[in-house]
Amino acid sequence: MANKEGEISYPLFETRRATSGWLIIYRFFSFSLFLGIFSIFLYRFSYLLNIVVIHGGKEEEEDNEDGKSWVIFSVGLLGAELFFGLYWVFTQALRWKPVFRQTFKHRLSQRYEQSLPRVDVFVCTADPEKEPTMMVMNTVLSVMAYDYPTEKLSVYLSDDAASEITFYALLEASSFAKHWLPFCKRFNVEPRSPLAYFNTLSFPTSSEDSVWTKELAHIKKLYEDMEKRIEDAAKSGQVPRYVRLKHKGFSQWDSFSSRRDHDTILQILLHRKDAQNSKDVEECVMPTLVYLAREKRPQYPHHFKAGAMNSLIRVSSKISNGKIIMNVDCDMYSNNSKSVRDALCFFMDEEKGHEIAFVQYPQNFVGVTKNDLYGSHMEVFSELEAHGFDGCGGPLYIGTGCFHRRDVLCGRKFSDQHNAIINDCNNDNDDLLTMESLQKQEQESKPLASCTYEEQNPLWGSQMGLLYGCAVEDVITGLSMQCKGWKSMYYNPERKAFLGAPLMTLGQALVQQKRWAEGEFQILVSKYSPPWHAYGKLSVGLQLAYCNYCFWAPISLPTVYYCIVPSLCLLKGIPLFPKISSPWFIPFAYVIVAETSCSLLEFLRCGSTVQGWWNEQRMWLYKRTSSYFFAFMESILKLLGFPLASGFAITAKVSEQEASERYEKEIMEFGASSPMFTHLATIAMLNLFCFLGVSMEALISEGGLIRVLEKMALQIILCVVLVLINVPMYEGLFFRKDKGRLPTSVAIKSTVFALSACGLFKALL
Ligand SMILES: O=c1ccn([C@@H]2O[C@H](COP(=O)(O)OP(=O)(O)O[C@H]3O[C@H](CO)[C@@H](O)[C@H](O)[C@H]3O)[C@@H](O)[C@H]2O)c(=O)[nH]1
Ligand SMILES: [Mn+2]
Repeated sequence: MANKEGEISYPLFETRRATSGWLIIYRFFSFSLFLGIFSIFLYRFSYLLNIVVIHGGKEEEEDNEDGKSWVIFSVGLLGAELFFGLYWVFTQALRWKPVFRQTFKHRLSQRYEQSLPRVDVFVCTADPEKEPTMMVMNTVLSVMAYDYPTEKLSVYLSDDAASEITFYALLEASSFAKHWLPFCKRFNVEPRSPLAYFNTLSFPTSSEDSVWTKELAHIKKLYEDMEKRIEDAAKSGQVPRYVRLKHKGFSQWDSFSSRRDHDTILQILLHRKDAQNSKDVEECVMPTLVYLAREKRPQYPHHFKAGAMNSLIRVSSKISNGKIIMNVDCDMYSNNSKSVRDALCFFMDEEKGHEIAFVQYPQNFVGVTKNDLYGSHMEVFSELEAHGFDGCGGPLYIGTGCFHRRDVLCGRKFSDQHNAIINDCNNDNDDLLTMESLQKQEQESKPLASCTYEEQNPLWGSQMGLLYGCAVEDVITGLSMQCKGWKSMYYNPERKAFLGAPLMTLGQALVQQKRWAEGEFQILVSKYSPPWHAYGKLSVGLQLAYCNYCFWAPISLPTVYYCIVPSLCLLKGIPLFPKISSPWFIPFAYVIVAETSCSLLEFLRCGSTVQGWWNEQRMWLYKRTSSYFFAFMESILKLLGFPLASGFAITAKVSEQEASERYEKEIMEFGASSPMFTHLATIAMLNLFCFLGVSMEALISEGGLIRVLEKMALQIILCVVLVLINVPMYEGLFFRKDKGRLPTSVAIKSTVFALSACGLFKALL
């Protein structure tokens, strides 16, 4: 081509499909699995038909030890298997045609460096106990230090706890940033979260780069001093008096009564129009930095994170009005200073940019132990499924590490006109701003974050901004955009864009998953329901892809059934699967072996270990039998009109010393008793009892072992796997002495429940 790189005809990003050879092999495999699953259905149907029609409800003599009552169990299994089969189809949508994106940042610079759009970054925090202030500050500093023209970058911290300490910390961070930003630029630092950066260094003894060594020592000292001041303030619970007097911002806490009852607190901490306080130590302009604690009143719902985001969208529209909005959770620092530019390559692409509403980066984590006890890495999602989602028409919005077009967030519908060009036209009256007008602007923006604002503008939360009333506000918001015709992009660069803190206890992981499952179920029954209402608005692939998540809560039912009924039936010698000698055994064996190896391979390919895979299987089971199950039950009760509170249980990002040590050793952390633990423990105990029961039976009866195995091999394998996977549970119930064990009350309850279930089953049938 005669064109030069800088010219328009070269795209700013490209899309690669998975290599076709692999894809063809996978599709063959997938088809064979489909046949296997289909044969299982055939088996169940023919089997039931046999009993109902031909034998008039009577089972053949040889198996008919316990009468016909167990036909009902087979019907249940058929139901469960049909559901699993359907769900398997959903999972195939995510594997059918994965795509991979690549950006060309140098072309972006060549074409648009002078006219890059303004970008507003939102960081949300909500609870200084669960989200340590220093962690939040590191996130803020990492995004302030993006490799992007600072006069076009604005960072907003939304503090739903309205904590004076957080405000003080931000003030401290804004001063530190004046040293940190030039340091990052000069030495091309990566990552730009100070703490994460210091942690990457193996300590400088060499004198290779003495300037760097000196500067580093200096910046480290500044950081540590800042940290000490912030932590002292946090410990004592108050800001030093002399600091309070120095900055007018603190006066806004005079009328503060509690974190659920206070005025809007808004402070522009850094702004290029502030003559005395806008430059770093090298006289370069700093990014805009704003603190916002929206108004809260007990009588007004605040809509959790969605409410915080919507206030930010409105307030920022007055202050910087960036055309692109990025949002990130306070525990996810930027690990790649180029992410803004990467995202813009999508939005500003001349051909396709105008269709794109948001660019989603994966959620990656740092500090996860080798075998990832709680499955927090979610590698298979980030490395595989999200690419498949993208191939179906665009990934879902997952709430953090996402860039949006402001106007789409504000409800603009898609139209096919070319309006990709979002570069800054500099035609607003920004340059006329003075110090006084800055203060005026602060005052004028405050009402936008008030409780009453949305009363007068009720479109917020339904047609504008993030949607309200759903526990996964992010997913439903992204879905609503896609239903309006917008596309989204998934970008997973080599150098991870964001790194977050993993959850460190089983309890936290289950609570988070329960919130997600509840939210996904709300989507399933909402007006955006992917299987029903999205028909015709989304591609079929995308509908199926969303179903992977929407059906989390309902899929718990067949899973719980599968974990309980076959094992109980062992006690009575009721076979529910074909014998080893039967030809029907083959499809069962094939599906089990093929699915297991496929999932193991996927896992290993995404860089995990075999032990990590095994842990993931445990989490898979625990999530489904507790989080999703409870989410389902509660959602149904709510649908039936029972007044259950719904909320946003914020996950803790810290844990105490001993617990962290156990985390490092990969010992499962249970802790305080909860109904979800009791449920899990009961299922674990029940399987243990059933296994012991059937083993005894096999050992005492004559020729028992062979007979039992021949008749119920698959059922026994299922039970044994359930027992093996629950080993950490038994340890937590009976063998551990540390604080992370399960409480005795859970041990007693689960034993009693499991024993009674086994006893009743044996006695009644
Ligand atoms: O009333 C609230 C509650 C939460 N948050 C913030 O929301 C973020 C996510 O909360 P977290 O407790 O960490 O929940 P996660 O389950 O880890 O969050 C995931 O799932 C949420 C939806 O359930 C999304 O909003 C998040 O972006 C996504 O990372 C954090 O920065 C919080 O500070 C608020 O600002 N206000
Ligand atoms: Mn989180």
